Amino acid sequence: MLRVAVPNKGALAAASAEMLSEAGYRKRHDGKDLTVLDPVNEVEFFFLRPKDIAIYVGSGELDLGITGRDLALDSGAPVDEVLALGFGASTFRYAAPAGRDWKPADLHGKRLATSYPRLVRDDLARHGVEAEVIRLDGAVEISIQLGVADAIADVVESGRSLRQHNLVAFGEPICASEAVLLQRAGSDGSRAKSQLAARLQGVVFAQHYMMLDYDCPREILERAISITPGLESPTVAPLADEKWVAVRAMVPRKEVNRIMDELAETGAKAVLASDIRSCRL
Ligand SMILES: Nc1ncnc2c1ncn2[C@@H]1O[C@H](COP(=O)(O)OP(=O)(O)OP(=O)(O)O)[C@@H](O)[C@H]1O
Ligand SMILES: O=P(O)(O)OC[C@H]1O[C@H](OP(=O)(O)OP(=O)(O)O)[C@H](O)[C@@H]1O
Ligand SMILES: [Mg+2]
Repeated sequence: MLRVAVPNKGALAAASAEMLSEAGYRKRHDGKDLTVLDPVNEVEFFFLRPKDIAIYVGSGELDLGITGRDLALDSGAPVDEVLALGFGASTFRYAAPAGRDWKPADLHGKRLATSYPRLVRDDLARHGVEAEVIRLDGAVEISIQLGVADAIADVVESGRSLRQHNLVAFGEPICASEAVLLQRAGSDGSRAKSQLAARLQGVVFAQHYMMLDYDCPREILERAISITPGLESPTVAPLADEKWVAVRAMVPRKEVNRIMDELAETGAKAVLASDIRSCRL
């Protein structure tokens, strides 16, 4: 039985559950359940705090886990990324009161509040900066105002929390994070692990692509194929009217409207875009 850790709450929990469900795994019925057995797929899911997940996976107690890259790095646990999952994106950054042009070197001798002390200590060491790291559990942005810190290092998504507290981010991002699937460092890929990874990869991939179907006069087929080359090559099927064919191809989701405009201008008709739920490449 494969043993897999999933965030039980917080910023990554809902999207992780949604992705696993989309990949055909059993959902938990109650938000308080800590385990779910999925006998059909031979997987047992453990719903854990995202901060702890890399520790369980790194110790070898659990085979795979979903958590944030920044949390995994901060844990110091020996884990490898199997797959980036394309949600929960954020950057992890230094920030300090606005009105001054801060640089990482300015942190020397300062008090720096964060919920990610290892990530911050490692980065400070890389910059050769000695600062006092103060570990807080959350609401880090307010720590400067409350007098316990001079600067912070925290997760930035939209930047709203920093703006609200009149803080500015500075320096290169310490980490560009997103949700990742982890395994123990150096562990080999069993068939069961590869299968779960392939299913999640299928969902990630499907989220980045759409399926386009359209009717196309034969004389413009070559041009249409150059607009929608598909992955290998598009499917071209005859229509009852010999002058026309039906074309089906996957296209990048971000470009779908531009591609539909181009096809319509070229002479394609009945251009339909539909979602792909999952796929195997
Ligand atoms: N807006 C966001 N706020 C917090 N974390 C985010 C955000 N966007 C993405 N993340 C990612 O989610 C993970 C943090 O999740 P976690 O559940 O620990 O935080 P949280 O939602 O703030 O929960 P908690 O209230 O327990 O601190 C990190 O990997 C972080 O990069
Ligand atoms: O850039 P933004 O879009 O504002 O998002 C980032 C903020 O959101 C998170 O806080 P959360 O609300 O989870 O509270 P916490 O600090 O108590 O964890 C994170 O710790 C930042 O404070
Ligand atoms: Mg938080």
